[in-house]
Amino acid sequence: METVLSISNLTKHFGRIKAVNNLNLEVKAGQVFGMLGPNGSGKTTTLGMLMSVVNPTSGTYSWFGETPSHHVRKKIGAVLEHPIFYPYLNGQKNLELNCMIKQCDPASIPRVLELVELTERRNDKYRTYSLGMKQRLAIASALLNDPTVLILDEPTNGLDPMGIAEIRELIRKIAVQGKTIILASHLLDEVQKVCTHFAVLKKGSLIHTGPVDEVGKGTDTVEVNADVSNLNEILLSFAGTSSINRENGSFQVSLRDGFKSKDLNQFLFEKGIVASHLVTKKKSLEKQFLEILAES
Ligand SMILES: Nc1ncnc2c1ncn2[C@@H]1O[C@H](COP(=O)(O)OP(=O)(O)OP(=O)(O)O)[C@@H](O)[C@H]1O
Repeated sequence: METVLSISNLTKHFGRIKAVNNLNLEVKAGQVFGMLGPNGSGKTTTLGMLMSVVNPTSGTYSWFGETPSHHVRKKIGAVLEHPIFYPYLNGQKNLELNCMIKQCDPASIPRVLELVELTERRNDKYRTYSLGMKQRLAIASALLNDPTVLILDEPTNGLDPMGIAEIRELIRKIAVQGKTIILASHLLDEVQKVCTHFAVLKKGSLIHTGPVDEVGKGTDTVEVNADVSNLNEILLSFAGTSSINRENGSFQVSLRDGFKSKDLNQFLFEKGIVASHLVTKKKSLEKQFLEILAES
């Protein structure tokens, strides 16, 4: 898969504040890549450097294998902060102005309005839009020149649950079109719901990166029960057991890396034990995230 973004030892210090520290990352074509981290972890500063609005202290990055240039940046659309829209102009006129500024063809306006589901409201003044509609118009504006990559900084900040659901659905729709999306978020749930890959930042440093759906791999917890008096001892003698807890009358067995629930089932079976209850529970990204932060 083509590498869209490659970051190498990227660093930004504001005086004594180390906002971003030796960051190394790769984003491949078609990924929805989440930069996850608590407030102040350096997400916005990183995105600012990637959009050439913040000068790195050291380190480099390349887009599509090329050093950053005006030409390369035309392939990137970004919603970093609230864009300047005029409250007394309607959505259509605001996008026409954005087209003039970005020097792109206004013929793309109906397409982006349709995508963000604002066609029917295009003649209404911007000031009458809900926060969610304003955010969707900002995304429409970022998509005017049909960029290959879309960058979003905290895209659902301040929105109500309905607005959040609409933006998430829109992100999925844009991803299906084959665009690469990089989004910064402090919400685990958001990253889990919309991203394919993610990186965790803490105090400017990268502490984890990988696919979202592999987060739980190798760290399964199995809830198991069987009609045997010494089940606890038997479970402890299984080579794949990392730890055991007793909860609600069942045993919660945390498995070591590389062990699956079927290995435990087979182990019990070979001991002549038939499990009356055996359910695999993946650790949520949230638990992983909290553990990652606690470890670092
Ligand atoms: N222009 C600046 N001058 C001084 N310090 C800054 C500046 N911009 C950011 N910082 C500091 O750099 C660190 C990282 O901030 P940044 O905004 O990148 O984090 P973030 O993860 O995006 O957090 P948030 O979600 O709160 O915006 C913080 O300690 C912040 O105070």
